[in-house]
Amino acid sequence: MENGNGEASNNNNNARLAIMELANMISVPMSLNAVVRLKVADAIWEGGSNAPLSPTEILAKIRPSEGGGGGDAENLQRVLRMLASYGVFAEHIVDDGSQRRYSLTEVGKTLVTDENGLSYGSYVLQHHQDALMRAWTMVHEAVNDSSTEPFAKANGEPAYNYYGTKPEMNNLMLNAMSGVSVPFMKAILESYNGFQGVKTLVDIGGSGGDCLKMILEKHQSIQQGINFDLPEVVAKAPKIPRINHIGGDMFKYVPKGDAIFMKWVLTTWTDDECKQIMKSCYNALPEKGKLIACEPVLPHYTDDSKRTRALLEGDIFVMTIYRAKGKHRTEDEYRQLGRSAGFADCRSLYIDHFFTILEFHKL
Ligand SMILES: C[S@@+](CC[C@H](N)C(=O)[O-])C[C@H]1O[C@@H](n2cnc3c(N)ncnc32)[C@H](O)[C@@H]1O
Repeated sequence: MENGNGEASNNNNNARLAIMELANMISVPMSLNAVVRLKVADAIWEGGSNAPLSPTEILAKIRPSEGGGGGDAENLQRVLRMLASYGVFAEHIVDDGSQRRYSLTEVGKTLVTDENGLSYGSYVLQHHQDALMRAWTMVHEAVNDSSTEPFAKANGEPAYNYYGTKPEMNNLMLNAMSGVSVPFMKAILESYNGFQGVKTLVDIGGSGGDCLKMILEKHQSIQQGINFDLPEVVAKAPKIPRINHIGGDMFKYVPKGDAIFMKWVLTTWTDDECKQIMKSCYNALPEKGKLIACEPVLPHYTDDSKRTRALLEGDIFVMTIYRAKGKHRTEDEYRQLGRSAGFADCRSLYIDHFFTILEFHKL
């Protein structure tokens, strides 16, 4: 009996601890946002040295105009220490335990700005802008009334319209997409052979054209790339050899090509909107043409793995920001959408842990 009571009390203790962790979880993304704003990862990385630094040394690098001082080192340490427990920084306790120093883990290195000015930092910043934060207090509204997403309820219009009228948000969105998509494309282009034989490739919702540029660099046989996105987005896209940027609305028109690429687009939209987009793609493709979609695909079973959590958390982001009925879908749900748009079959490739490649074939 004593043993039984002890176990029950331990379970209860763990449950109270777990709910405290969950209730305070907002500290994690907001601290991540803080270290990106403060450019801590670049300061530690410093051209690849990644030498463990004390919070005071980090402050001296990120606030040089203060003469190597200024800022609160203790508070920076509190932020770094908490993020070290989430694997963003490695903590080194030195000088007989009296000093803490921090270097970057593999996760932390994703925040380092590369030679093209890209990192995952822009994605972190993009997600925590004021307009998005206003929507996060209204997640329950997506349950009460799913006809309008929390973002539109909080800000008066849908997210893409809102970004379109605010150049800073539009630019940050472009950078955020590049920062996430370039490393993904590098990884998949090493092994994915689905672009072979394609002459004209269209990228729907292609943002600044980074994905298409990388595909065309790898596959010189592709004669022409068409980067299709909203007019205000392609207006900011750089000139890229063999690529035409076309501004438009995919709900009204989709350019023709012998293959269509579409990454991280369907997820944002409702089932009916996805059917409409996929049907337009089907009509824009020739016989034997294919739609190559890269989307986060949910596993059937729920578990506490990093992959499942990243996908389920992204699902709530879509529900809150883009469409209350936009969603991360299972492979089966994508197959059904493809069938309803006329595609004969769907091949799935799990090369990346976050994005799955879904090839929809036209007979
Ligand atoms: C999540 S982003 C993905 C960008 C890019 N494919 C990538 O993976 O890096 C979705 C893209 O869809 C574009 N988009 C949204 N609504 C659109 C529309 N009605 N017509 C064309 N593009 C649209 C956005 O501007 C944005 O670039």
